[in-house]
Amino acid sequence: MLEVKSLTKSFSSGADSRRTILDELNLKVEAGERIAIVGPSGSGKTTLLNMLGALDRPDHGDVLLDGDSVFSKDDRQLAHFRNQSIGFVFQMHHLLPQLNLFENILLPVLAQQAEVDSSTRGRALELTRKLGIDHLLKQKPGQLSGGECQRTAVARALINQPKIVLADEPTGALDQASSNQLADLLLQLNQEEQTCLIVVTHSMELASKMDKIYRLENGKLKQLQTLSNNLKLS
Ligand SMILES: Nc1ncnc2c1ncn2[C@@H]1O[C@H](COP(=O)(O)OP(=O)(O)OP(=O)(O)O)[C@@H](O)[C@H]1O
Repeated sequence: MLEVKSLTKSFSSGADSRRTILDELNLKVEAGERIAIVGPSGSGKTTLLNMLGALDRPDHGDVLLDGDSVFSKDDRQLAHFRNQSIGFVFQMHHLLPQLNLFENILLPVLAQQAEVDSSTRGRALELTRKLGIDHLLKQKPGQLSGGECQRTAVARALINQPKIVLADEPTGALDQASSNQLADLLLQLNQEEQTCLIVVTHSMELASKMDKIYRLENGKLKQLQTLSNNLKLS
């Protein structure tokens, strides 16, 4: 389980003033649970995702993963934790153009070890089958569609069997059909792998596919209730 406790982050906003973006924010996400975070532009969604992904440290507060404190780790331990426990899917896939699809998927493994063992190769292949990209293994990103690149990015995010998958506008650059397909695949794999799936999005259509929707405003999260597709503040 992921637990966020009193997470606070501020940024400098002038000579001696600071703006608090996340203000004593709390959140719990169970294994296998899917949540969406929505909110106005500039409300701090990316800032929050950066903390959850251990890409940045808070002013105070902590994130616990299965009871283990993330921010008491030093920078080297944090980098290892990020590689092993977190999968990232961004709006733009950030695949390396000189590597083929299969090599891109294996990159997080190669960041930790020189060789890829056969069981990891097998897992990579299985992920490509589930994502419907197993016929494209030798293609480079420039030869793939936007949807195929995003599905490759999902496989790369999952290769190390992370406990948390963080997706920042994962369907933002896709057309409606590819968006729906990617959202369904993310949800299906989240159930199979029992990850905590956290999706930041402006799309209420994508958000409403998740178990819970939170709105980030004034530094805190408020859960929205879904009532047969009508949303109201709880
Ligand atoms: N490194 C930084 N230094 C100073 N201010 C920052 C920094 N990073 C973010 N901010 C500010 O924090 C606020 C929240 O930014 P953030 O990118 O988290 O918002 P967001 O909700 O993700 O926005 P959007 O929906 O437009 O992507 C913004 O006002 C932004 O300018």
